[in-house]
Amino acid sequence: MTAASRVVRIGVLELQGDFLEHRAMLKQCGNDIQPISVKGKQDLDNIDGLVIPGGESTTMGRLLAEFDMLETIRELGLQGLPIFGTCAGCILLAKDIVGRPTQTKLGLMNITVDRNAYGPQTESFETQVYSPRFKEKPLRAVLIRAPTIVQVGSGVQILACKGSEKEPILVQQGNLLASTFHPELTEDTRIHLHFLDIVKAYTSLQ
Ligand SMILES: NC(=O)CC[C@H](N)C(=O)O
Repeated sequence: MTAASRVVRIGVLELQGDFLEHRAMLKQCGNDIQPISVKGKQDLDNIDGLVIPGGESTTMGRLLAEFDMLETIRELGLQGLPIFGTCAGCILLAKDIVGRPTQTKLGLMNITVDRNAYGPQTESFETQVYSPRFKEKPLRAVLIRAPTIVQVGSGVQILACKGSEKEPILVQQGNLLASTFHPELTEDTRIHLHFLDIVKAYTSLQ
């Protein structure tokens, strides 16, 4: 089989959170994209990338540890598996969480996040984001009890910032991508397509 005809298997972590929306978004990204339901360690075999959805990072972290998946995902991430975390997924990817040094996490990305930084669920909002990386039109950022990224370390590239505050809301560190917002809740496939470009760059699919 040639690389071009090969199906791209993107795992979607389905322990908790808005994984269905990610599946739908991935399907929109191309007929060659196959979302794979990741519910246990065995589902992590033979995937080309992994999406960690939004939801509740403490619950997801606890379940990942309980199902013995935390170390495996961490290892895969360190070995170069492309991983995309949205909101709670971004929190799980972060090295540090403000005020919660013991929260269970993957800790793969050189960023510090502040959970629920905009306030409770009722303070959730949408905003337009202008990014030089996605310049054809603004991104519609949906922020639901979102974290902020308060510190960005070496090797991390800021792809989009919110408003005049210049808060990073989309960051990449090599094979790892994290957004504090939910592109899967919009019609805009550009962020997922960017992740799929990372998948192509980091796997044998190119
Ligand atoms: N929309 C979300 O994923 C919210 C994340 C949630 N506030 C958490 O801490 O895990």
